[in-house]
Amino acid sequence: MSSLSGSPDEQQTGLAVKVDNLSITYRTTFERKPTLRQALIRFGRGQRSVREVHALQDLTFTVPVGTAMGIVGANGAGKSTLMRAVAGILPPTQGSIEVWGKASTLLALGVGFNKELSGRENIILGGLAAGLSRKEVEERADEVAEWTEIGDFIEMPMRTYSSGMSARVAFSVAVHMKPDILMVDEALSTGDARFRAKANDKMAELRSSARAMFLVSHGLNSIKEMCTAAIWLDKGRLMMEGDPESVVEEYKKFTKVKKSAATEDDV
Ligand SMILES: Nc1ncnc2c1ncn2[C@@H]1O[C@H](COP(=O)(O)OP(=O)(O)OP(=O)(O)O)[C@@H](O)[C@H]1O
Repeated sequence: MSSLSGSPDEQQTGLAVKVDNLSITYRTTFERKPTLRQALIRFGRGQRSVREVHALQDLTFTVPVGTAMGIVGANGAGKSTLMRAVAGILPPTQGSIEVWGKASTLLALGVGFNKELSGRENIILGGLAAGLSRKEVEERADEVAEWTEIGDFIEMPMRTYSSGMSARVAFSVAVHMKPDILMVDEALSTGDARFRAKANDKMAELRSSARAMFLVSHGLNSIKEMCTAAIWLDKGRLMMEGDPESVVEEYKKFTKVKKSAATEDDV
């Protein structure tokens, strides 16, 4: 386990995460469709092109222990990329990111599951991937399975699940694996109202035991209700960092969203 709980470093800094001049660039190579003239010249072969996307540009901020950090921003702003970087899935192109503890992740809900395996088998794999021992995973598997409330489906291959069912399994795995840094991506929008309330309660409980929490949501109300701090990203840049109320207000002004509750929960 990569947990550095109680390490002198963490005690000195009081930080859960430190992001320093972080930039992440995706490089995608693709085949450009040739024009007839180019096809003749190149014997029908296309031309390899590279596209670079500067998903995060020069971000610097810190997350003290005990913070519930909301991340707001339009589609493509870089929110998921930042979450992946905190989770250690994406290395920085430039700069650095330090994480004190083990980050759970609910990124791209359901991705990472083997759809041919049952929910229960995926729970076991998910636990092992989160760094728990086989014994710990087996001890917790029943509780994790039960928490999903999907009944007998838990023994069925996950390809037979609805997206809501997969999301429940993903959420349950993430919150039961004792993460130091809880990462929640859009999880609030999964499931029906009752399950959402249950998920909110679980997150509130974890918020007090985990070292820090990140919440990416287009639901600005949940950012205001659940977070103690927020950052706003736009086109990979940090536009603002501060208390959730002010960040959400500025973001709303920027996007010129009307203050109706209906739109407020879907930005
Ligand atoms: N695997 C990838 N390869 C290439 N480009 C990518 C990849 N993933 C994301 N991008 C690009 O990086 C930018 C940031 O994407 P990201 O998914 O982090 O945004 P986001 O804020 O999470 O968006 P959304 O709210 O739509 O989920 C976008 O321009 C996107 O097209």
